[in-house]
Amino acid sequence: MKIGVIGDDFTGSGDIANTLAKAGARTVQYVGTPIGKLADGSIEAAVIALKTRSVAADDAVAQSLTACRWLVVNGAEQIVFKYCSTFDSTPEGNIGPVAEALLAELDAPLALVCPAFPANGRTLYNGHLFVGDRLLSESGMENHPLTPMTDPDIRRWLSLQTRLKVGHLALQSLRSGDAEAALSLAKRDGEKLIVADAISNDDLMALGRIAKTHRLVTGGSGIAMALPGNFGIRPAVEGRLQFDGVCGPAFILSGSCSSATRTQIAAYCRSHPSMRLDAEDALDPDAVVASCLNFLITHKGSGPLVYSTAEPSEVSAAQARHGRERLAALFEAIFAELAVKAVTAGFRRLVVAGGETSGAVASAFGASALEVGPEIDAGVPVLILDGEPRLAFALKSGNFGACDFFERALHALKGDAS
Ligand SMILES: Nc1ncnc2c1ncn2[C@@H]1O[C@H](COP(=O)(O)OP(=O)(O)O)[C@@H](O)[C@H]1O
Ligand SMILES: O=C(O)[C@@H](O)C(=O)COP(=O)(O)O
Repeated sequence: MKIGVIGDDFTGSGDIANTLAKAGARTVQYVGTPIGKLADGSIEAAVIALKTRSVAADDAVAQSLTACRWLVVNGAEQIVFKYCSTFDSTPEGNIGPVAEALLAELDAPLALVCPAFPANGRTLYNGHLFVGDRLLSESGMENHPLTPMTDPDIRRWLSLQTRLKVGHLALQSLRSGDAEAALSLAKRDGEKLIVADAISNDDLMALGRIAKTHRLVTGGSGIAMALPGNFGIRPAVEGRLQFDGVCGPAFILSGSCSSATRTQIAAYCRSHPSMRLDAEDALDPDAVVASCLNFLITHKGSGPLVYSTAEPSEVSAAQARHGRERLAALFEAIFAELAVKAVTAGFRRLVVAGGETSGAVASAFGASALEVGPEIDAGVPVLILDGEPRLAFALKSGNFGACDFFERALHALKGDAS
């Protein structure tokens, strides 16, 4: 293995696994840190999907270090810490504390910090993160149920999370070819986490090449585009392998309240059976799982959707009544149990919207490894769990995907080209 990735959530891990696979790396995505040795010596990139974005910082650090040690023992020459392209975190962490621990573990002098993902509208300029033409803090992310992003200056936000000195690699330095010199100066000045501007794929490719000798790289999936090339890995000339897909009934679950998901839900509900859960439903998990399962089975064959997705004002009112963490945990547990029961009832294709929600659902199957299939929309691949039964997943990041994502995902999981 050349590249080892520690993903702080499941959709994000699929996102970077997709990037590495497109860049030609033979990639596998693990659900949590595997036990035992890497069996397949031909794997070039391993992505360990954790669910550490919203847990306590010391727990996130401990889990990330365990993942890092497994990757290093199994040959990883470079470690990537993957977080969200919207830098989802709170002032208490977890990006700073985890990056800090990984730097120490790998004895690395510094690491780049670059969430930019231009293909999905996330660009970083003068240390500020934009989503499309909006600053992060005006993009809708300021209303996220768990990690409201209220400051677009990534240098300032990261500095709240770490005692390490935070530096900045400006776009002008990168584009004028001064980046190596700027990083040497940063190292001399004791800067350890270097927020790097990037507004295009070419910028990300340049940053990736600069990171060739770095033991640790941190960022969104964009920063990984150039990394396989540093190891002499090239994309297959003939393109992706044929993907057979998985047949059988499909359903969609959404615990994402992000704006892209809200648009996708509104579009899908117009012509498909859907069932909406509200916060009061979540207080009686057994009853709600039973009624949702009944709904899914009744509409088997029509791609039924169950969602707790709600508008920001509704989410904050419900959180004020019942508690943010409590509601999140209740919904996640409900979706996880429902997914397992639906598979027992014969469903085989699963589309899940939301990173935390996807983490809860995918973990419930006790799987260890997922194969990376074709890309459905930028940053969202098909993932295959080659078990008994064989299942196909689309784990969609909250703000990814076009308006008709759900419908196209159902086709993609079957192996139909979009
Ligand atoms: N109606 C709701 N009220 C409060 N919290 C909710 C509601 N619906 C979902 N949640 C919680 O909000 C969080 C959404 O996060 P996530 O699944 O990562 O979505 P995204 O990818 O859009 O960020 C989850 O923990 C989920 O359980
Ligand atoms: O980098 C990204 O935006 C995604 O890969 C990601 O991490 C998304 O997280 P969620 O929006 O919480 O699904």
